[in-house]
Amino acid sequence: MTTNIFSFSTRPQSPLVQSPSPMPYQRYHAFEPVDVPDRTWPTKKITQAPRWLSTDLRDGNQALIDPMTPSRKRKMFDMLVRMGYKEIEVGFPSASKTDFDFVRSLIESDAIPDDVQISVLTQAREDLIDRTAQSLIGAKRANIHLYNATAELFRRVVFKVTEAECIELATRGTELVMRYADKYLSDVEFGYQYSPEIFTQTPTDFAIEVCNAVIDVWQPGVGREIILNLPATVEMSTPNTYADQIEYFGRHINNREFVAISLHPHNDRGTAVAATELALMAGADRVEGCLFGHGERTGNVDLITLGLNLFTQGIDPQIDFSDIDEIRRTVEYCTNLPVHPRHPYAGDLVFTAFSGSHQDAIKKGLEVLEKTAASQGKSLHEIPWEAPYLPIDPHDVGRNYEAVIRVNSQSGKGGMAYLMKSEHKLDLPRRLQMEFSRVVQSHTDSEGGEVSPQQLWEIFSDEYLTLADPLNLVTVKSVANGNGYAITATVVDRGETREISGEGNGPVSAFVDALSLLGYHVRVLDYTEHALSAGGDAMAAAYVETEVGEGDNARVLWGVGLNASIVTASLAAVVSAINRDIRDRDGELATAGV
Ligand SMILES: CC(=O)SCCNC(=O)CCNC(=O)[C@H](O)C(C)(C)COP(=O)(O)OP(=O)(O)OC[C@H]1O[C@@H](n2cnc3c(N)ncnc32)[C@H](O)[C@@H]1OP(=O)(O)O
Ligand SMILES: CC(C)C(=O)C(=O)O
Repeated sequence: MTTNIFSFSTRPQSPLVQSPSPMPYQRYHAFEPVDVPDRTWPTKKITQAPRWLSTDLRDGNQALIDPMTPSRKRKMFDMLVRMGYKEIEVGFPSASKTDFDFVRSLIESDAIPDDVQISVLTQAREDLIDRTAQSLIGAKRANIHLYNATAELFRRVVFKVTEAECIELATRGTELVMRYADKYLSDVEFGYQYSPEIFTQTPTDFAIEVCNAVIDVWQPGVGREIILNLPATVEMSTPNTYADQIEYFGRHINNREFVAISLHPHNDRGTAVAATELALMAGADRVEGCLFGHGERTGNVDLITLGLNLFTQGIDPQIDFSDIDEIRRTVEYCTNLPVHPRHPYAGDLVFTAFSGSHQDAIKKGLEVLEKTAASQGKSLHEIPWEAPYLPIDPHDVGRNYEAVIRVNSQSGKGGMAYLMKSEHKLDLPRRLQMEFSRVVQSHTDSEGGEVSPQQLWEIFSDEYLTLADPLNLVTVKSVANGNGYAITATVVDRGETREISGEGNGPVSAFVDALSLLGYHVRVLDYTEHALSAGGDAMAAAYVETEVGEGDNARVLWGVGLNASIVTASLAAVVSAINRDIRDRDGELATAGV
């Protein structure tokens, strides 16, 4: 007996046995793919951008709850042009006066740049084709896009036509397009596109037969291409089957050199982007889709994701996505539909890490990039991008690092330290990060939700900077004294103003010496300082790790001081540690009811 190493039966048995589903899956049957045993696409690579067509104003618009008003359509059109789309389907002019008038307004107001070709869709019906051609009078370049359904289900149920009658509908429609283009559009650089609708559900050999018949009518040649658009009108199978269909189609279609094979994937299974990418590997030349995947039902393939996927591979998408927020705002305005916060590359949350280990890795990654850039005398945005958890530099799509790290109960010291540094210029030493992170954690555990940079500052400040009881540093005078320092400080201790003096090998140890006169026993374990900003009025930050108390009673904790004088900042840090210690001890006593 031979064993198939890929069969499920060879999988290790889990002790957890899944139960049969109550879902009526027997009502469905598997998609029947075309057989392409010698397929070549799996080893191909995408090395350049395809031709793009945006159908936001047609397939996107026809699926909206509130179709776009003329002014919103115009706003969308202008943005598509600015982004660099050269082929734009602008509507279905025979469907309504609104659509017809919109096409006319684009042409009459000279809104279409010379290097942009507009396209309009029509059914294969003479009255509709006539009106469609009329809508394009005066355009510099334009394309009529004709479709009819070729799938067996549609022939049987919707059109009630045989295969021969279906082919006749397509060829007759093509003849009519040519006739009305001759009649109205002799001055237009005219192009033709044909779609065997529901291509994926049509036996591929029959789709090829219909398209070859259409080719025979159109007679493509040099300077007279035909676009054959192969829609996954409803996505019904895994992406590899679409790729197989496209490779097979490309091998068998006549006049391949004058045919632009175009993809028009929908996203019913959620795999339109993958299907498009595999179908490009299989030889397609052109892709139709919508920004953010708008369009019928689950949408057309998303042009933003496709374009930026190329970008991440070092391939020029030939579309400008450098202000993704502006693109998103415009699309949201025009479609009246929100973009999901996790939408690839553009959602509000896609460059944000809440979880501790992600934040830690991002923080380290950005620090390395900054150092590398500085060593080359460049900015971070000029060197090759490589950062944990961030597939692209948010800056490249016009986003900043502000929202890269956000703090909540899932966060760790790395994220919190990143925000303290990037937002508040405090570069906390590692063990202080660990201590402060526990303070923040207890806040998020009790309050829940996110901690904004402002709230983080308030928590930090309440914890380390504003405690003034029982000890408050009022003034300090330090003088170098031989090999060491002598210090005189005025403090308020438990409400009483006291003048204290001490000596040591530095101002901090001299102050610690002075404090012992008041009964505060402090040992400094670690000390760091840094300036917060450059210039004469620079503030300094000082961090001390201290052991406060004596013997078994001693505790290790940090104190922080901020002051224009580095000496005052460092002494304030010692006071901060003492006050925190006493606050905690008093709190423990109170909890114990003492
Ligand atoms: C997959 C896609 O997205 S295809 C594009 C779909 N977009 C749209 O439909 C939006 C614009 N459409 C419309 O406004 C309308 O459908 C119109 C104005 C074009 C036509 O409206 P109506 O004349 O009322 O016809 P209706 O839309 O109901 O079409 C059904 C008829 O057209 C036929 N038909 C449908 N598609 C086609 C086609 N591509 N070619 C020829 N005939 C077609 C149907 O078989 C049916 O014929 P029947 O009436 O003899 O049964
Ligand atoms: C008209 C065709 C291309 C279409 O929109 C589809 O099949 O989804």
